[in-house]
Amino acid sequence: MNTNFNHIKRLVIKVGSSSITHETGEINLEKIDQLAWECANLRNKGIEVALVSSGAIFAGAHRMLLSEKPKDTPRKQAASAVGQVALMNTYARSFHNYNYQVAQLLLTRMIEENTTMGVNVKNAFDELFNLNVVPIINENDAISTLEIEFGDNDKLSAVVARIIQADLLILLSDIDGLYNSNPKTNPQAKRLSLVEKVDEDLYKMAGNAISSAGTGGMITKLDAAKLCMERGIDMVIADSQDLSVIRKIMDGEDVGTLFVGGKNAGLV
Ligand SMILES: Nc1ncnc2c1ncn2[C@@H]1O[C@H](COP(=O)(O)OP(=O)(O)O)[C@@H](O)[C@H]1O
Ligand SMILES: N[C@@H](CCC(=O)OP(=O)(O)O)C(=O)O
Repeated sequence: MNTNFNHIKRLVIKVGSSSITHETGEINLEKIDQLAWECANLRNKGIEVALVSSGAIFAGAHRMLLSEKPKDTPRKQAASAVGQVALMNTYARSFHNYNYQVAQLLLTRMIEENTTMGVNVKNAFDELFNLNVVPIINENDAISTLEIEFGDNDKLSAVVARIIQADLLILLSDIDGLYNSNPKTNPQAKRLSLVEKVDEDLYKMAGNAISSAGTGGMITKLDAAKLCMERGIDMVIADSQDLSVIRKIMDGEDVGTLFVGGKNAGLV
């Protein structure tokens, strides 16, 4: 793969629930701290980074002493509202260690359908970037129940990337990319390193999530890829296990699956 991300000025990184929480439901402090370090280091290099973080429902369920992730929507909403506070406190502390303030933006996909909302949120992002603040985004689960039913921070992160005109979206998951079938159930599955078109055949390869924390699986990630590619934005799905993967992606290494939408089109 001969990719080049030297042109990147604005980057959105999305991290899934399973990547920042332990199996116990507790927040994984090490992961949050590494993520803060990676984002702060990118920001120090002059790259504007927005972080979309899932995990509120899972973390909240644990804090409310529920034995498993809630299934009904009002309980998911309650868990999200509780967990979001814990998540943001943890992020704020970690980013503070690296001299960055964070901002919380709880959004819905309405920001793309409603022009006024879209302009407002773009202005807010621009100003946060001007002020050197790292925006941290999650779905507003209290009002966007359709999205939590399907678990859709993947698409929300693509919508954010479109609104703020990012150059690249990185989806960090518990798997190192899109495979030709679900590797959690098929050990023979092969990783696709590059995708230039998201079509029906690709959707046939994608399945749902297996972990108790994750929700959207690969289908919502393909939806996100389509939204990005339509606007000339590159997207990468990569494994959050070792967060130095972010630097490897920026260096053009063949890690994860690259969906070519932007300046890399034709280069690969
Ligand atoms: N073709 C596929 N390639 C890779 N992963 C797949 C595929 N089909 C289904 N999956 C599942 O998607 C999961 C990742 O989605 P999800 O758990 O929602 O992640 P996240 O919480 O990071 O958003 C993988 O762990 C895997 O079980
Ligand atoms: N807003 C929800 C995120 C739902 C979601 O998209 O989860 P995931 O599939 O782990 O990215 C939460 O914070 O729990």
